[in-house]
Amino acid sequence: MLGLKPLHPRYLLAIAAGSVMVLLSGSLWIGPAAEPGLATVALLGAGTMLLLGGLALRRAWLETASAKRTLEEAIEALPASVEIFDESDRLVAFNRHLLEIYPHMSTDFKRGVRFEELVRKSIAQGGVPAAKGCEEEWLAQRLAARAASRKSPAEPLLQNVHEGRWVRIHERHTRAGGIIGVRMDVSDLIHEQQRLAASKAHLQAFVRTTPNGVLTLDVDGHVLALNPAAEALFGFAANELVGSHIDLLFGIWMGARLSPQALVASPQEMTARHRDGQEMTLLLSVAEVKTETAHSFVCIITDLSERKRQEVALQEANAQLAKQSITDGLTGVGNRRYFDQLLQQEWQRSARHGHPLACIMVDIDHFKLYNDRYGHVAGDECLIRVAELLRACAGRSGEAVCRYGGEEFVLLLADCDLAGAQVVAQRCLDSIRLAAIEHEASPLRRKLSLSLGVAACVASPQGDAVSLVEHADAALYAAKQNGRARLVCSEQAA
Ligand SMILES: Nc1nc2c(ncn2[C@@H]2O[C@H](COP(=O)(O)OP(=O)(O)OP(=O)(O)O)[C@@H](O)[C@H]2O)c(=O)[nH]1
Repeated sequence: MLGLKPLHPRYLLAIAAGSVMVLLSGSLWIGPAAEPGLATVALLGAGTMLLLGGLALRRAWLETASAKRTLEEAIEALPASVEIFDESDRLVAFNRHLLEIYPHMSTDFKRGVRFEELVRKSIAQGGVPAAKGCEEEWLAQRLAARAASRKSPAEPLLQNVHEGRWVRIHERHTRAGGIIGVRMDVSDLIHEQQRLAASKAHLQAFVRTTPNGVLTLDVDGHVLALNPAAEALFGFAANELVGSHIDLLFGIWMGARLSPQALVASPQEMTARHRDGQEMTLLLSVAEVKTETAHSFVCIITDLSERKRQEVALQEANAQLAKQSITDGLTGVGNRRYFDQLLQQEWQRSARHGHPLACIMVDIDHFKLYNDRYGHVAGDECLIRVAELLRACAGRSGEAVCRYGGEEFVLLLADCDLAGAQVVAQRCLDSIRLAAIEHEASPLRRKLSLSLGVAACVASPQGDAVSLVEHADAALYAAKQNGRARLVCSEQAA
């Protein structure tokens, strides 16, 4: 596509014919005036010179043509689009890649056409999306930049052409004043950059808005960057933490200097401290990022402090609930459900170890009269008082006081035989007597008194725990029958 052609052989023939003509006419003209031999030699010499000159000219043209062909092939073989403009900015040569980049201009690339004209046509056919709506202004800037580049080499231009293709244009001025332009199709590169920019923007949006703290660390554990959630979590501004070692946040609690490599494992719960000194429980997940050019660690931090607080509160609530479910609401001692569970439990234990188990049934004497005399609320207070006294009498480990129902209580004494239970029962009687609670309606010295039935046994695996209670209850009945304010020990082993 270069614009020069070799000299055609017919021109050389014309030169030769002209030489012969000159030779003949010269000999005719000189003939009469000069010595014929000398004139003929002179003319023959001149003709020969002309002929030789023509042959040399032909060889030069042939060499030029060959050089141009080589150049043409070289330009064509280049992987980029190449165009050459002369000093008047007219197209002199170009290769087929130019047509591939601008297929809509395939008929416009002709030798001799001016650069400005080509750009105008390309703009008109939508080949320069950036120029849309400001065609003249864009063209003027492009031409000005091209002219300015004559003085100093310009930076490569990145231009979006049709169908989302991108070309990088390098233009260099030749010494003769022309311009050589090289256009490289960098669409793949630009599209990759665009994809990367999009995913980077997504990632940044996520990191900015996630409620999780995100820290990046270098291989030695120094903070490279952190997100707003991490700033809020630790109470430090990003510029205060960047460059610091993560020991500042975690290490003080670990005892040893932390290494990010050691943290790359399954998420682990760690204790850290907020700037204000408050301790936090955090879940830390660390991932290693290793590429050809980068090596760092990304830490995702979840604040578990609130969840921990809620867990503790829930545990406490559950424990409270569990306690309430086995506690008598009025007196605070164990309720009937608790007693039934405990009885089974202790019965099994007694059966296993062969240790005795004792039960004391306690009933307030003439409590109906107490209620009648002092009212139900006072009756409640009286029940609370009696429960306190009983608890004080049977408060060691293995001893339990429960409300059996109404004004009746029951004491279960693990590892305690009848004699031991009798001692406890007597302590209860004494305690109530010493408390001297007014009971004006009671025929028994006008003081509150208790009746107690005591039973004990070594449980047998086949036996029924309830039999122990029944014996204690029978003993209580006997105490009531025998005048109240006393204890009776069951004579029967359960
Ligand atoms: N204030 C109050 N009274 C209760 C409660 N539970 C049961 N009582 C009362 O306790 C009394 C029990 O009466 P009784 O079973 O006749 O027995 P008692 O009057 O103590 O006579 P003895 O047991 O034979 O000495 C009833 O009046 C019930 O109303 C309670 O939670 N609070």
